[in-house]
Amino acid sequence: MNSILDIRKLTRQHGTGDQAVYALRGVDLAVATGELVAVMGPSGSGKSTLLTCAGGLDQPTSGEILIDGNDITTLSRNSVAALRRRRIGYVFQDFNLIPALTAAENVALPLELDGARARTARKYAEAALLEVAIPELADRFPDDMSGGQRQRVAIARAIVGERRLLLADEPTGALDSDTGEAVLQLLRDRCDQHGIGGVLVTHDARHAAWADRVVYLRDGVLVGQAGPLPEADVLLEAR
Ligand SMILES: Nc1ncnc2c1ncn2[C@@H]1O[C@H](COP(=O)(O)OP(=O)(O)OP(=O)(O)O)[C@@H](O)[C@H]1O
Repeated sequence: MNSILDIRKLTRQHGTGDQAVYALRGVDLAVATGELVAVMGPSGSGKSTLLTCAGGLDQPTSGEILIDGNDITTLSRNSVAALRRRRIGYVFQDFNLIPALTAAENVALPLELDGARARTARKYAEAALLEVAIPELADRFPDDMSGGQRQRVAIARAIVGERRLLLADEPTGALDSDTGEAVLQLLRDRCDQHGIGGVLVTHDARHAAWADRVVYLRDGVLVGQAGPLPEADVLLEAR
């Protein structure tokens, strides 16, 4: 299997001794290119920790995290930051857009932080906004957009350039159900058509049904996994 993400025996402990809390305990998870994996589990089971570790935003206590074959737990902070800017896109429930920047400026930001020229970054940003079907909003500010439009901008920022891994933490949590489904369709299309690997954290089984595979976390342990949920067939017929 050609894995974009390969997590091995991942443990994340907070505190020590009597105070120790294990957010993750020995989790293994591989995500192939073109695959979308949903992560489900009760509140506090470690879903967000799994995503932040996979994206290099949090450091595990032990274990390996290979992104495109590079173990980020052994890389310097600068190297992890560079890999994150170039290869990993994050989508959050609350969009995390910068209000003072237009849609195109928000999307171009990771490329500019990575040293791209403003004009080149703008060109890529416009292409990404076209891919999420809102090219006409390039010069609009987040406060003048609907929630669904903001999430599309956030997805454009997550896919701009040459990103290979898309990490989405409850990306539909702030959206109504139709808008949420449209956002999931976008994530699905990215994986299908562009060979990106995706991890989707969700509480909602209907949303998990967009994934190729669902894994379940409980108390920091991966307790099971399933193929596409039965609802997927219903959704496919409805699409
Ligand atoms: N900085 C921290 N210090 C101590 N404990 C933490 C810290 N961050 C997370 N935890 C604990 O780790 C466990 C996993 O948290 P995490 O946020 O990953 O769960 P989650 O499944 O994403 O929850 P939710 O669905 O509520 O977002 C929880 O018990 C949480 O309290």
